[in-house]
Amino acid sequence: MAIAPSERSAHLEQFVVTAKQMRAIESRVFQAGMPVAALMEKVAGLITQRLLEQWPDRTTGFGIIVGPGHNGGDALVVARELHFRGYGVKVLCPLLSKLKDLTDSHAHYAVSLGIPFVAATDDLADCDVLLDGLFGFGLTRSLTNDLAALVNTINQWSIPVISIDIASGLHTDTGEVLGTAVRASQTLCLGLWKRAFLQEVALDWLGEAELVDFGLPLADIQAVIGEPQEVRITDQAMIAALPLPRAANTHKYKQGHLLVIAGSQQYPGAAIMTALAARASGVGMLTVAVPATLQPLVSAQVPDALVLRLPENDAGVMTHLPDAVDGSRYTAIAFGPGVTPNAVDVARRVMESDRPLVIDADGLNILASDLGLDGLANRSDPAILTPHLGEFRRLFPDIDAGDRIEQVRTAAQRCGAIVLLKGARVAIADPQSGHVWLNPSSTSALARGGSGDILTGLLGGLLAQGTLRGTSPTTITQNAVWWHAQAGRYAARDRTELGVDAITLANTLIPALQWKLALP
Ligand SMILES: NC(=O)C1=CN([C@@H]2O[C@H](COP(=O)(O)OP(=O)(O)OC[C@H]3O[C@@H](n4cnc5c(N)ncnc54)[C@H](O)[C@@H]3O)[C@@H](O)[C@H]2O)[C@@H](O)CC1
Ligand SMILES: [K+]
Repeated sequence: MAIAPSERSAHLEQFVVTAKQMRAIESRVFQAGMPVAALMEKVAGLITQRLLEQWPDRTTGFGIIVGPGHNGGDALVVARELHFRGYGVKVLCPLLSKLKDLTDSHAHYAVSLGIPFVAATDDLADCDVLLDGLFGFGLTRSLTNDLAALVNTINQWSIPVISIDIASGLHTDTGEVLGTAVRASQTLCLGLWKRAFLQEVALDWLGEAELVDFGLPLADIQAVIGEPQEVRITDQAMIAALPLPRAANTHKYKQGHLLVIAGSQQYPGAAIMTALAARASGVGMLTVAVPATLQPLVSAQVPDALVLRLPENDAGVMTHLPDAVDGSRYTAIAFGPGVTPNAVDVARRVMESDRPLVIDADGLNILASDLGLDGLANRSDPAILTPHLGEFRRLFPDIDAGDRIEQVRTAAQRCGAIVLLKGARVAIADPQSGHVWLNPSSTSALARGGSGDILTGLLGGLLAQGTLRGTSPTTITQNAVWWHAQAGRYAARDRTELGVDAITLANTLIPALQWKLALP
C-alpha cells in the first residue's frame, strides 16, 4: 500500500541502522531484482541534485575523491554528471588498482569522457568543493599511510567537503575515528541514518547531516530491523506526545501536581530555575520545597508556585521532609538540583515515595555515595535518572564497555530506572525493553550551567501531566529532552550559542513550542 511522502519521511527519520543491517536491507533489495548499478545511478542522481542546488554557478570546480568500493562508485557517477553539466571536475583515486568491478567500470568510463584523474592530493588544492567518496559503510580497517596522509591534508584546507553517506574514516556503528577521518562540512547520509550519526564522538567530523531518501522499501527495512532497539526522536512523534490539546472541561488538578525539591543556601538558583522550567511545562499545580530561608527568594521569582519551607542546618542544607509534606498529594516529584550531597535524609524519603520521580544532580550524587541504586527497581512508579557523563560514571563506575548507547542501556537494565544520559546526543534507555531513544537535534548553546535544572523542571512538569494522560514515562522523557533541545536551538537562532543562559532557556520553552507547532 502506498503511503504519503510526509508519512514516509517521518517513518524513515526514526530508524537507526548498523552497517550490518544496512547491508542486509541492501541485499534484500538486490535479491528482489533491483540492479546494483541502477541503485547507484539513482543515489548519485540525488547527490548531484543537492550539489547543483548548492553550487548553481558552473564555474565551481569539484574535486572528487574516490575509494575502492561503491561509495567511490557513487562519487564517480556524480563526477560524470557534473562534467556533463559543464562543471570543472578532477578525480583523485588513490586505490585505482583495487576498485570493485562496478566502481572500476565507472572509472574507465570517466577516463573515456576526458575527466582528468590526478595523482597527488595537492592537485585538488585549487578546487572549490571536495566530494568525499573514499569509504561508506563498508569501511572495516583503519586508514593508514597514504590514505591517512590524504585525509589529513584535505582536513587542513578550508575547502568545503561533502561526504557521501558518512565522513570517510568513521566507524559506521560507533562513530569512532578509525585512524583518521575526513572532517566534512556536510554529510549526505544515504537511505537510512547510520548509528554513527547519533554518536557524539562523530559529530565534529560529520558536519551538517542530511538524509537522502532513495526509496528503500519500508517492508525491507522493517523485515531487517524488526522491533527497533534504537530509535531516533522525531518532531512528529514528539509533537503528538505533548500534553496538548487539553480537555475543554479540565481543571488544575487534572493537569498534574508537581513537587520540586531543590536548592540550598549555596545553590538557591537551582530551585528557581527548576521551578521556572516546571512552570513553563504547563503543569496544573507547582509546589517547590526549599530550605526555609530560601522561601522569600523563590516566592518572589515564581509567585504562582506554592513554596514549602523545609528544615535546614547551619549550612543552609535541607535536613528532612517533615511528615506534613505528604508525597501522595503529588502526581510526580523532581528532586536534586542544588540540594548538596548532604541532603541524604530527604533523598531517602523521596526514594521511599511511590510517586513517579525525576532524580537529578546532587540527588544522583547521593545515590552514588550513600543510598545506592537498589531501591529503584522495586518502586511501583517509574524513576528517571538524568545524569551527565560525570554523574553517570559515579553511579555506574564499572560500566565502561561498549559505546554510549550500549552503556546507557546496560545502566537502565541494571538499576531498573529510566536513564537519560545527557550530552550533545542525549540517549534515553528503558530498563525493561532495553530500547534506547536518541535525540538527533540539539545545540552546543545548552552546554552551560543551569541548563540541566531547566531539563529537570520541564521533565517533572511533563511527568506530572503525562502520568495523568496515560503517556508512557519513556515517551514523556523523550518529550522533555526534545523540547529542551528545541528551545535551545530556537534561542540560539536569535542570541547565538553564547546567549542561551538558563533563565532565557526557561523563557524560550513556550515560544519554541509555538515555532515547532507552526511547522507543517
Ligand atoms: N546500501 C545501499 O543500498 C547503497 C549503497 N551505496 C553505496 O555503497 C557504499 C557501500 O559500499 P561498499 O560496501 O562497497 O563499501 P565502501 O565503499 O565503504 O568500501 C569498502 C571497500 O573498501 C575496502 N576497505 C575497507 N577499509 C579499508 C581501508 N582502511 N583501507 C583500504 N581499503 C579498505 C573494502 O575492502 C571494500 O573493498 C555506501 O556507503 C554507499 O555510498 C550506493 O551506491 C547505492 C545504494
Ligand atoms: K564517504
